[in-house]
Amino acid sequence: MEEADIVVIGGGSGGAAAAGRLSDGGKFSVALLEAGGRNTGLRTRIPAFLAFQTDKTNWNYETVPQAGLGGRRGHQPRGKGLGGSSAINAMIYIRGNKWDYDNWAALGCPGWSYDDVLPWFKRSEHNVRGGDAYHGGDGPLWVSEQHHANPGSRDFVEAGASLQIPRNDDFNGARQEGIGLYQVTQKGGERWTSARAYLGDAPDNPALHVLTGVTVERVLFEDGRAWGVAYLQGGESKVIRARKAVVLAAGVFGTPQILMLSGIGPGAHLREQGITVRVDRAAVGANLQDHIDYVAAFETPGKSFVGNSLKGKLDMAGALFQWLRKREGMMTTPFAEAGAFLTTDPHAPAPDVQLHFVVAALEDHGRTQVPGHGYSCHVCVLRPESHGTVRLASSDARVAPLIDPAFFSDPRDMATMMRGVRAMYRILEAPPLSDHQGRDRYPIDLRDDDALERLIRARADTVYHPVGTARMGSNEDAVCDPRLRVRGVEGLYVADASVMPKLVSGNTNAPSIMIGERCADFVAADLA
Ligand SMILES: Cc1cc2nc3c(=O)[nH]c(=O)nc-3n(C[C@H](O)[C@H](O)[C@H](O)COP(=O)(O)OP(=O)(O)OC[C@H]3O[C@@H](n4cnc5c(N)ncnc54)[C@H](O)[C@@H]3O)c2cc1C
Repeated sequence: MEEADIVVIGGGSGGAAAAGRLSDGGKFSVALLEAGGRNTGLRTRIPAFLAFQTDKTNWNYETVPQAGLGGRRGHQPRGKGLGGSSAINAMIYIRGNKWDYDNWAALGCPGWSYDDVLPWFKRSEHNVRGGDAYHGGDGPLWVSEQHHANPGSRDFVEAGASLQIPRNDDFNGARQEGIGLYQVTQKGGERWTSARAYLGDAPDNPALHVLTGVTVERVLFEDGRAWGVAYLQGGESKVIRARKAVVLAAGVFGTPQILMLSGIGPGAHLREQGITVRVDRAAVGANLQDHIDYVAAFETPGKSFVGNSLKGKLDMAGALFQWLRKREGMMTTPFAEAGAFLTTDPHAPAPDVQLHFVVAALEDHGRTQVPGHGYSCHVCVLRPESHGTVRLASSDARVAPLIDPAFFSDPRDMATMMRGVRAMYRILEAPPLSDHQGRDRYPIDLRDDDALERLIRARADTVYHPVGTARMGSNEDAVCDPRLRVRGVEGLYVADASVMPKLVSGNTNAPSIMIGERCADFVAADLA
């Protein structure tokens, strides 16, 4: 039987950070078990190839039918392979709002206020602008300026500025509110995944053993202590022994799935699946929160945005050649180049909607091609009140879980979304963006509440930030304690987005990496 001091399950944003830190210095031997591949090829490294991911790199989940979306199923992409979702995401570097972390602390997570987490964000970050009070300058996670923002993205920023929305060139600094270009997790024009940051391009070292292509089935316990992990490799069942600890980082869907398969979860549901209950914990798979999002899309007569005309295709081919030679040009685009944080409810403690301005006309998560050229803008509800669940569809780890974000089950989210769509359109209709004469693919009379609500229910979906299914907290009902130890057993930790008690007001990669960093420190301290 293979053995390691610490077994980390899942090599994504949180898992790679935890595994990298724990194997640093060789104090512990670490085995990292990842279902997907190594993700070292061009599909991962070329930023614009985020549009061309396949089942090899993406779990491509879907939700159960959503009553709030007129019975439609939502799309839930999740990264597979080293780097996890940081290997397929839009690379936008955002941490959320200071208020989010202070709120976590107030909700019973001591040690997670903004002042507590800031040092970990800084420790992880290598911002090309250098370090300062808010930023790290020499961490492993590279954060860069965009090499090649489309002029239309700057027009979006100017349109917002013309409406007195403050320009913001650092959404992670003193103030989140405002409009500007995003910084991206790239190094020298290449996508910088958490795996590249924390494990390097050749991850194996004497202290770290990386197994890819293995599906973890469950954590194994003896006398209430995690002692190993059962996994499938090429159809064969295997076991690896964890001498000191197991760190679970299989993401917001994988982590609750593995907990439930290990007997930790809602008792009645586990029994229905024929699973022996080890810890009856209702919170496992509950508290699923996600950023519900509406996308407005425009077709332009001009060809300055990304598009699939002959000119667009030739530009792409030229850009690919340029990237291969110099790591520069249009292939470095994250597509969602600019954005904004806006407060639509004057009583909100922090901006309540986020915009992502995209330099192409987007339809159905980019899965449907729009002819010609154009641009789009997302608006999402930053602190949704709707909470959903992840449940087992089967006791077989290879079967996708049932994902129910329960979008719009709380009416406050629709009210915020409607305000957000109206605020977004004010920017989209202002010059110089309006000078592009975009034709709205879904024109709407914004004064008509019913029509707007119908349109939102017909078209809204995730903007890819599900969290919360193994929430931490001080009270006994929480899945993890604030040091990320799974309650009710010994030697098992969680290090991914599932521990967030509340979804942060922004993108979730940097926060997941911060959680991975912190988990590594908690484990190391407990084992000292
Ligand atoms: C399309 C898309 C765009 C996004 N854009 C952005 C963005 O621009 N900026 C941003 O900040 N955030 C973005 N996000 C969100 C962000 O990337 C995620 O929130 C973050 O990466 C989650 O980290 P994690 O550690 O929780 O999980 P993940 O990074 O998803 O890692 C989980 C890992 O566990 C593995 N795994 C799961 N089950 C098993 C199993 N049974 N056995 C073995 N391994 C398993 C998975 O393969 C995966 O590698 C985006 C996400 C997506 C999908």
